[in-house]
Amino acid sequence: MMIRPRSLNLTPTSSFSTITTATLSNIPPSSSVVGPVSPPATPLLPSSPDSMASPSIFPSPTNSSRSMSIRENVQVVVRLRPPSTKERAQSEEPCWHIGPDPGMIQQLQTRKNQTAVFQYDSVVSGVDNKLVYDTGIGNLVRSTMAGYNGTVFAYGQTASGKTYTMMGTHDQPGVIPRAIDELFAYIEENPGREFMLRVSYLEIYKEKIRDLIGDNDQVIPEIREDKKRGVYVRNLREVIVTSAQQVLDVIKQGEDNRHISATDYNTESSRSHTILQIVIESRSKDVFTTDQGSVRVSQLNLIDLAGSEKATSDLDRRQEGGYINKSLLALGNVISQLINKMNNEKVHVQYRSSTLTRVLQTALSGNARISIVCTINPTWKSKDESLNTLRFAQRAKQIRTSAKMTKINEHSELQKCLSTIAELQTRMQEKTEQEFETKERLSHLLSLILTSSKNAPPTVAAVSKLADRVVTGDSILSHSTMQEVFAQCEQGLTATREEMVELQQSLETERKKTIEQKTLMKEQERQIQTYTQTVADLEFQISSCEKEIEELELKLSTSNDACTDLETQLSTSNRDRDEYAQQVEEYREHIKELTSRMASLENELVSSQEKQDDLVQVIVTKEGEDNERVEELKKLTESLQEQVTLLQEQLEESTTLSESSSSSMTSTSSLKHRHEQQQQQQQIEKASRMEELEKELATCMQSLDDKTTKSIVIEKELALCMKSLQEKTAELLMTKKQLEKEQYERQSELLTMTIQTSKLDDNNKRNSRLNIPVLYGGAWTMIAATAMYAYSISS
Ligand SMILES: Nc1ncnc2c1ncn2[C@@H]1O[C@H](COP(=O)(O)OP(=O)(O)OP(=O)(O)O)[C@@H](O)[C@H]1O
Repeated sequence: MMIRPRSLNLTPTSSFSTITTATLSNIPPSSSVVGPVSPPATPLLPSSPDSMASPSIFPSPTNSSRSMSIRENVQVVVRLRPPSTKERAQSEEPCWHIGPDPGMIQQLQTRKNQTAVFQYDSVVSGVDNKLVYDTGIGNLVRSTMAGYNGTVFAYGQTASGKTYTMMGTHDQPGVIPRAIDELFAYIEENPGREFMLRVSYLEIYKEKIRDLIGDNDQVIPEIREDKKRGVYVRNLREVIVTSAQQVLDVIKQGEDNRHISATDYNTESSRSHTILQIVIESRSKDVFTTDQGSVRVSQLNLIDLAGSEKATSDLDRRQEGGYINKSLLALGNVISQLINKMNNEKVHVQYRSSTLTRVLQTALSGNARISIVCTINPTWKSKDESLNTLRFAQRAKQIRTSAKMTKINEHSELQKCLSTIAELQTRMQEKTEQEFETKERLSHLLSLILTSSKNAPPTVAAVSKLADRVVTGDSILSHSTMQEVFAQCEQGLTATREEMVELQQSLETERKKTIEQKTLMKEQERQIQTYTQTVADLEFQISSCEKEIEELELKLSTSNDACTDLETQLSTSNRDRDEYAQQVEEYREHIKELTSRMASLENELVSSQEKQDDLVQVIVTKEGEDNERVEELKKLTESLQEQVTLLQEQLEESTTLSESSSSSMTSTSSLKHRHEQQQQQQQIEKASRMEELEKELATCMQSLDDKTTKSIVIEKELALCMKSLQEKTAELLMTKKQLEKEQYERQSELLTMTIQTSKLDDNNKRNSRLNIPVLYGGAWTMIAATAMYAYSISS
């Protein structure tokens, strides 16, 4: 579901305040409030929105101590942006509904059925910028022309339409271009006053002020405070403007210098707060008015704040976002503190908590009319940020201001300019008079020349002589004489007529010339004005240039000294570098030598380890063989023992047999004797067999003993061999470590020397343009090698 653009019937009259000398108690009570939220409304008085256009509505300038003031609450217009193409494509849900009452906006119902309702001077949606301007801003702009300070700013989440509202587009000019047109229209409508407009343009980026139309490298803008002007920014370039186009040119110049970047939320996001300041001075042209020549001074601030935002993915943008959020938070706090102060609480308003609040201090302190356009995004996604903006608007709405007309009698820029113009005009007048006199004399001379060249016209003397003759009658006035006189008179008259025609012609020519000259003079006056401005600009530039030159000269002399020092250093370092290079070469040779020695030692170590492995193999084999033999002998011994046991058993058996047979022997002695003989024979055989077996056993035992002794000897030998091998290995390892340590030390020395050489070369480079990246490369290679080597040692 999309937000349906509401057909607004916003009659500006409902929200305009009036000029009054009344005290706060005269302000009508707040209008009725719908819903749970209840901001105090601006006094709703039946004044026409265009009433400000007429200068008569403003208090007439007076020097009385009871100065006229405009007392009112801050004007708040909430603007709901239409959904963007992306939001439409993603079918994002609308979150806000405008109405049902004028100036009301409410959150669409949630599942929990809870909804927030807010009430302001007006709530608008759609693309129409004129509607926003007419609703809450035009009136304020006109009042600045009448001498009251005014501040307009756009506040809201990123991508909610602040810049769109303030600057607008080609088809929908925003607040700023509309305000500029209004200022110059006001001048046209008030021919009885003289105006002078000065424009400056600044931005606050990462808490620092930058002049968007000045040279920030030359002059640093800074915040100052004085009793008369309050808090203001010093060292800003101010341009005197005489047409709306000139202001637009200044803005164009500033926009090119402004910080704008693409963020996750807006492809052209303002990364700074920008303030367009227009100082307006005006004076009545009629010196006999009660103004008595005093000048009204006011200031109009048109501010496009940067938008509050959640953290973005880009690190730089995140950092900027941090500054932006911090300053907006400070603005919110200042507004809360101002409300508390108005409610007679003892609070300190922390204007100094951010550059933004400090710059806006004078405007926020009360002596300025304030209009705020709070912009919000239409979707649920931005609900929390929109709620924050609406709460800010709600608090801001509670601030009461009391803008006073400021009049000064001296030191105004307008007066300075006017006196310069008057001086120039006097000089021009003098010059014109001189030129006129010269022209008169010339024309007289010319007429004399023309008259003398005529064909014998009667001269004045001749005519008077003739007249004398007629009058005195010293001769007879005959008919012929009379005719002659008439003829002469006729002739004289004709000549005079001709002369008059000529004079008229030359007069006409002169008149034309005078008109042309007047036009020329006007043009010159205009040019003089332009030249004066240019001269002032140039003088400013010259003084800046002179300063620059002085600084450069100072820098030059310093750098000359530094050059001399560096040259000395260069020659020394060149010498040092050669020596170092030689040493480096030597060290490299040494390292090579050490490396080859190490390689041979490592080879030796490897071969001795191989030998050791062989010996261990031999020992293992021998041990296996011995074990096998011992096993065999054991088996043999066991079999022999078995045989011996067998024989002993046989022996015992035969003994038993002999004992049993001895009893039978008594019966048959012969048989006995034979049997005895057989037994003896058997015993002898057995004994010899036993003897043999015992001998064999003894031999076996002997050989076993021999083998055991031999294997013990071999084992001892092996142990000795192993010991000597281990000693040799340990010795080799020690030598290797020693060599490695030595090499490491040499490399460290080499590294230090290389770095020193690089440093020296770095100095040299500035003077002799030596190229040292190769050496740096060498140094870094060495560092890497050393680090790897140290790592290998430690591991
Ligand atoms: N009322 C509107 N009607 C039509 N388009 C709008 C409106 N408001 C904003 N836009 C568009 O929405 C986009 C974002 O607006 P804008 O740049 O003015 O936002 P912003 O609040 O100034 O953002 P930031 O704080 O990041 O600078 C722009 O493309 C602008 O044209």
